[in-house]
Amino acid sequence: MQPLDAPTLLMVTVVFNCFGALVWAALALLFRLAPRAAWLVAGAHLSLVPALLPLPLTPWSGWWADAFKLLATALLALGVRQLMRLSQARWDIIAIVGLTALLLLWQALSGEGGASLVPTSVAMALLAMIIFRDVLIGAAPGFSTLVTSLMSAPFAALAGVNVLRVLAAWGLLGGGSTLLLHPRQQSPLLAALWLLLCLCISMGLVALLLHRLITRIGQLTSTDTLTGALNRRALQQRLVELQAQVRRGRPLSLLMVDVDHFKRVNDSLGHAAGDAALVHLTELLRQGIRDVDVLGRMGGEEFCLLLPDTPLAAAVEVAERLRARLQANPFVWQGRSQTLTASFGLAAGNSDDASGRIGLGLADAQLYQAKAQGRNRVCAAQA
Ligand SMILES: Nc1nc2c(ncn2[C@@H]2O[C@H](COP(=O)(O)OP(=O)(O)OP(=O)(O)O)[C@@H](O)[C@H]2O)c(=O)[nH]1
Repeated sequence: MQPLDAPTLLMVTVVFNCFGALVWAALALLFRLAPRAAWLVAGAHLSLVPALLPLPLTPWSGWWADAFKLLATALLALGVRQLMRLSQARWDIIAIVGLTALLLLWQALSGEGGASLVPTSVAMALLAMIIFRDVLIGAAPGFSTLVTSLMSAPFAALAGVNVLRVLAAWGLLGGGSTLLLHPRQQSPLLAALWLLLCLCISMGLVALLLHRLITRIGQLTSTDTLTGALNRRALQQRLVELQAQVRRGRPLSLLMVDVDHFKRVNDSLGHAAGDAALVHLTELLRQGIRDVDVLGRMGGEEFCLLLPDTPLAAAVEVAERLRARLQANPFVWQGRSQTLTASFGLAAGNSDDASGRIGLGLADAQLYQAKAQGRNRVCAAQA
């Protein structure tokens, strides 16, 4: 069988990248799926096309190819960061591309078009390492170590190849350097490696997109849209997990919170004001608890807090603090301030409760008592 030659393999890679660009553009345009990230990735696919086209080999063809490869890697780096919703700024990527572009421009103007290999390879190695790190950080919470490693490996390979190309250009690799410095159009092995790298990177990007979708769906199904707190179902799930800790001897407190006379807020100020009051309450509760505590909205104006590793006495202090905080921070609506108060029902379970059966029913009963005793107070019981 005739082995595939380099130009054929490069054309396959070109077609693959055109297809990739179309698919990501369709995701952005038609399905509005991560549109900003999708446009950047589509741009990366498209920028690679001129870099791979079998241009006639002149001293300038390498310069053009290097410039387009650099652009493609930069767009990919920006796209991955956007896809993973990493909060870092983009100055590192922009600085690398900006400095290298200036250097390439200076080379072009001074007639050294053939000497672009070292600066672009250094820049691409740096960008590939940045993407490698971003994928590791962004994918680690959602994927197993194996999948995260598989997704980030192509970027490590891209960084490695570019480092080797720099070493080869400096003559530090001896005989092995010919393959790395060979024009792609003449080396089937290099062309095949390019195709493989493009395939692996594309599969990794699809996995990242799926990860983002799954995370988003998880968020939508577990949070309350008005306040951003967990919804009832998600809170009950967390409670089941924490109850397992109680059985292992760790204390847990449940705190039910219900706004007093909330109907009056709606009736006097309107439903929109009622909604804003619930957001105000959520913010105050959130600011008054630890990161490990869990806040959920049970429905209407009723909220629940799960306080892990918190015995009864400490939980009473937390509840009293939250109650006083709500009373001291009136809710402001259209220039009018309105004091909100709430009743708190607390149930605590600890290491003595071998059954670990601390549930919402007991906290609810305490909340009922707090309402019955005149509201704006904390009632507590040990499970
Ligand atoms: N604005 C707004 N109101 C809501 C929402 N969910 C429930 N409500 C209203 O909350 C009010 C709850 O009223 P009640 O159950 O009588 O309780 P309350 O007025 O707070 O009285 P107590 O709990 O006995 O102190 C009802 O008027 C509901 O319509 C919401 O998401 N937004």
